[in-house]
Amino acid sequence: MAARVESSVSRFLPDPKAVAIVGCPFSGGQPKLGVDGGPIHLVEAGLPEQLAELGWKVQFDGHHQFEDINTQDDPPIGKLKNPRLVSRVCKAVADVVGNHAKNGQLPLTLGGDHSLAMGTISGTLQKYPDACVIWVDAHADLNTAETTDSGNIHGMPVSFLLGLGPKIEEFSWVQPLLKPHRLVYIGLRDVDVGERRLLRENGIKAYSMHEVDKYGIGRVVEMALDHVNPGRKLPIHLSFDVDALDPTVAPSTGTPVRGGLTFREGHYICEAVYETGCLVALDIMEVNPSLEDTASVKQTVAVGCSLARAALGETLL
Ligand SMILES: NC(=[NH2+])NCCC[C@H](N)C(=O)O
Ligand SMILES: [Mn+2]
Ligand SMILES: [Mn+2]
Repeated sequence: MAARVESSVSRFLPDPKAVAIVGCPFSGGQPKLGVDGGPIHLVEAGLPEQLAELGWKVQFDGHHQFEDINTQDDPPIGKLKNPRLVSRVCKAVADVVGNHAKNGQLPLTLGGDHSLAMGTISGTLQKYPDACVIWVDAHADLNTAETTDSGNIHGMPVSFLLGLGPKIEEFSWVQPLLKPHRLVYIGLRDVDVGERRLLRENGIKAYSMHEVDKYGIGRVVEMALDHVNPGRKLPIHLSFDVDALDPTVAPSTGTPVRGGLTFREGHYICEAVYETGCLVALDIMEVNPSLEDTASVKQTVAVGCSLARAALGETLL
């Protein structure tokens, strides 16, 4: 049985609980324009105020512009597209997230494409080397420089964090501190052949939509937590790609895949992670307000905000 913790108490964050919103208007890890508008929309929809309403002390100092990162000339390295830009932006994000974590704040990173998680998780591991990662996504984002078909780095951040695949000098700052048994996936349904092999070879636990159907989301989350965080003693980094949700729930995203999580299943994951008292960092990624019609954008942005609220303690009663 899982250890029960008083729900409003965090095992790792000082009281009063503080969240630092890290807005990352960045799209260089994939080809579609507009995903850089995600954080701006989430903030304009009132996310900072909503979190304050939940009792968090909220710091938001404006979106990161990555001004000093200037990569005029950024030809592919092997298949990897925009490698210098992605690497330098993620390095900057790692330092910002790491500093907030060291300050005792919970960094909430708003993407932006999911390559950013190479930075956010590196930042979390600076402060909490034994943190575990719950990666909620339709995709495994586990490709290496060898296995990637698209060359889009948003399909690769996890391999860098685990230290899989060939070493690339430009990314040498990423320390492969994540251990395969500290990572678990929920929601997978579009996994490339090379990624399937990497999952198997490295013994990485993954709950696809098949397992969500078979066991129900309640059991899946419990099994996922038991795997990465037995006894609920370790810090948790939750990285949530909104394309984990069904496209009817979150339509405005760059790589939608049918057959995804329902609204409630997605929120349940966030609520259950919050209840452990172990959450130390959260990513809400891949909201793209340039895709689909106005109503879809509004819906996707609203869902992004409500996932963040659920992970930070909003309850139904
Ligand atoms: N973060 C995402 N939405 N990733 C989609 C990745 C799709 C595909 N597996 C690729 O490597 O290109
Ligand atoms: Mn995805
Ligand atoms: Mn992703």
